[in-house]
Amino acid sequence: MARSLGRVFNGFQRLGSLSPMKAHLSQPSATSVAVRSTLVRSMGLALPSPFFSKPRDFSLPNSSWSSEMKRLYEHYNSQCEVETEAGEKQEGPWRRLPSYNRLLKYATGGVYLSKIIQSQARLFTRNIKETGAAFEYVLFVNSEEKKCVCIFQAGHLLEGPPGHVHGGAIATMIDTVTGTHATILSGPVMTANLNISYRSPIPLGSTVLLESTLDRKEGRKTFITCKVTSTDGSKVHTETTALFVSINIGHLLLGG
Ligand SMILES: CCCCCCCCCC(=O)SCCNC(=O)CCNC(=O)[C@H](O)C(C)(C)COP(=O)(O)OP(=O)(O)OC[C@H]1O[C@@H](n2cnc3c(N)ncnc32)[C@H](O)[C@@H]1OP(=O)(O)O
Repeated sequence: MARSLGRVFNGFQRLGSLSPMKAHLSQPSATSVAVRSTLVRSMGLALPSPFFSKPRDFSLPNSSWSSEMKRLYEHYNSQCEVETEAGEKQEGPWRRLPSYNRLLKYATGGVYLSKIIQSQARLFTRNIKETGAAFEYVLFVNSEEKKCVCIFQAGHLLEGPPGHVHGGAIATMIDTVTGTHATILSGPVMTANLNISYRSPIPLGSTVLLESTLDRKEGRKTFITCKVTSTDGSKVHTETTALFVSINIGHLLLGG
């Protein structure tokens, strides 16, 4: 078991030059900042080498995207890089998060998993090959405002009530967006609580916006709110409060 653990730790070390044994993230420290930025990178900002040679970035536009999805993508993407008065390009307020269907060569989730399961593990929201069939989404983060926005187009495989999106699929997207946001803000976390009020159904095939906002941080706890609305903001689909608890990386690796 020690050898397996070592292999997984090595995987983490290959993600960046951090010492995993120091990776307890309850207290902010230089190491926690290093781990956080490594996680943020591994969540998509720059997927490092132990992965595929050319991993697909699922957050880029594809032919299944509606005109509304593309319009909103352009709206936020155009604010990722702005031009100064002198005509120079510089980082804008928003940053697009690339998105891949796996994080690590050896997926975490416990050294007890078989190698086959580890190698075949895929991110829940990115495991359907047919574009447009399920979760089409892209996330943008605004570090200054501590906000995340997700443009989400719900495909036909996500049906719950006839013609509308399944509540579990909506919860999945909320968990994904707030979980990604909490990780960016606080490093490795687990969802401890999601409290979702479903206000109005989401038509299948429609594009909606998820807006995730930091409420507050208290010790190991990161509280986030998230609203799902129509793209013009006129209709509220869900309102959520979420609690994420910072964890020791060993908690995930050992399945504890
Ligand atoms: C690139 C792709 C990115 C995709 C992002 C996807 C994100 C998806 C995220 C997930 O879905 S994670 C999977 C679902 N979540 C879980 O499986 C978590 C299962 N639960 C646990 O592992 C533990 O219960 C947990 C880590 C959440 C907390 O256990 P700990 O032993 O580390 O903490 P502890 O129980 O000591 O609680 C710490 C604090 O949090 C509070 N707390 C814990 N759980 C709570 C809860 N459920 N509700 C309210 N408060 C809670 C607790 O009261 C305490 O508050 P105080 O410090 O003020 O005393």
